[in-house]
Amino acid sequence: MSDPLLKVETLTKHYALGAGFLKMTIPVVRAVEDVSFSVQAGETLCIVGESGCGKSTIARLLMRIAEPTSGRILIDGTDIAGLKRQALRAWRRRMQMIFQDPYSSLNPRLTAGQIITEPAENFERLSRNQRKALAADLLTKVGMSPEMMHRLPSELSGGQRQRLGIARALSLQPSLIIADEAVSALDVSVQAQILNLLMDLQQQMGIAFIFISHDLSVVEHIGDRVAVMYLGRIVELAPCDALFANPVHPYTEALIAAAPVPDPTRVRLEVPVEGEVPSPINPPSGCAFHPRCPLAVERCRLEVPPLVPMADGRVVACHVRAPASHIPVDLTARENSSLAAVAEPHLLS
Ligand SMILES: Nc1ncnc2c1ncn2[C@@H]1O[C@H](COP(=O)(O)OP(=O)(O)OP(=O)(O)O)[C@@H](O)[C@H]1O
Repeated sequence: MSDPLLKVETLTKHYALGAGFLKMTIPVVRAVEDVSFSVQAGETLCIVGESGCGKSTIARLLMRIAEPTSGRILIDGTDIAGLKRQALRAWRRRMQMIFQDPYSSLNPRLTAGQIITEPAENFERLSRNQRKALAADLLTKVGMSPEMMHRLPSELSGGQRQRLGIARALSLQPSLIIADEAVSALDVSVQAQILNLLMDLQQQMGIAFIFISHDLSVVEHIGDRVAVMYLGRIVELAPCDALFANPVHPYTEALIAAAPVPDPTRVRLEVPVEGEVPSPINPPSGCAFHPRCPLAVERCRLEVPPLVPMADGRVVACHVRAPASHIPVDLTARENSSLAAVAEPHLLS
């Protein structure tokens, strides 16, 4: 297996909420806690989980829109987590983002052509002809007519605006695109067109995707691997087919059980999960899922379960379904073999 394009190691983001009476009492939102994963060139890693579990915070940390509290973000081996503005610039063009709401993320006063060539012009001066040729090429790539370069965002449909967002993300020929709920604002038929476009572009250009979604049917359609998050942590990371055929973590099982089933012949798993997602300001002790878990035992209340590699290449954080004795001997011997080492499924291949 080649070195990953992106490697995230023990990434953590805590937001301090205002000022308390004493310094010690400032409440902290534990948005992302000790998250590790990697992305290979050309693959699609999906991140799923309920609202507030930390998906968008991961996207913002990777794009360096938010500063990590701790952890490393390695692109081709270079840690960009600590880089300052100028040094970061060169790496910025390697990663681009597509947003949920294409309308609010596009400047309403610029034409489609100006919008999609703007990132390239931030890096190099383009002549009028070069700009026009680039705009025509990018619009064609995303299945739009080059004539559309003169239109304003308000003159385009929702699907066309999202295509524009994709064209803009492509303009710097990135190695990785982070798509945060990129199709959730669109009609189902338009969603399918945009997903197919993304998959075609990936095949043609070898781009890797981090696809953030709360919609499991979208994830099942597009993902190579899936990371399931609960209250800031990854609880299961598995190849897409294996995850949907045989979810191991009780939370993954519950998410799949709760999702609408398009195929009525498919057998539904029955895992009742009660209660609300707890607050990330005061997460439960041990496994954060234990108050809602039908399988919870005493240990789940006391200890945070490490991500443990399973025989089929997935990693799971669950004292009941993936007890730590599953860790292969060479991994248990590894110093500090907790989350950082075992969350890396490629170590197992
Ligand atoms: N700037 C901020 N200040 C304080 N708390 C924040 C901030 N940004 C996010 N949070 C909190 O961090 C947690 C994770 O938020 P995040 O937006 O990453 O979740 P999410 O999984 O993307 O949810 P959604 O699907 O609703 O966007 C939430 O509890 C959120 O309220």
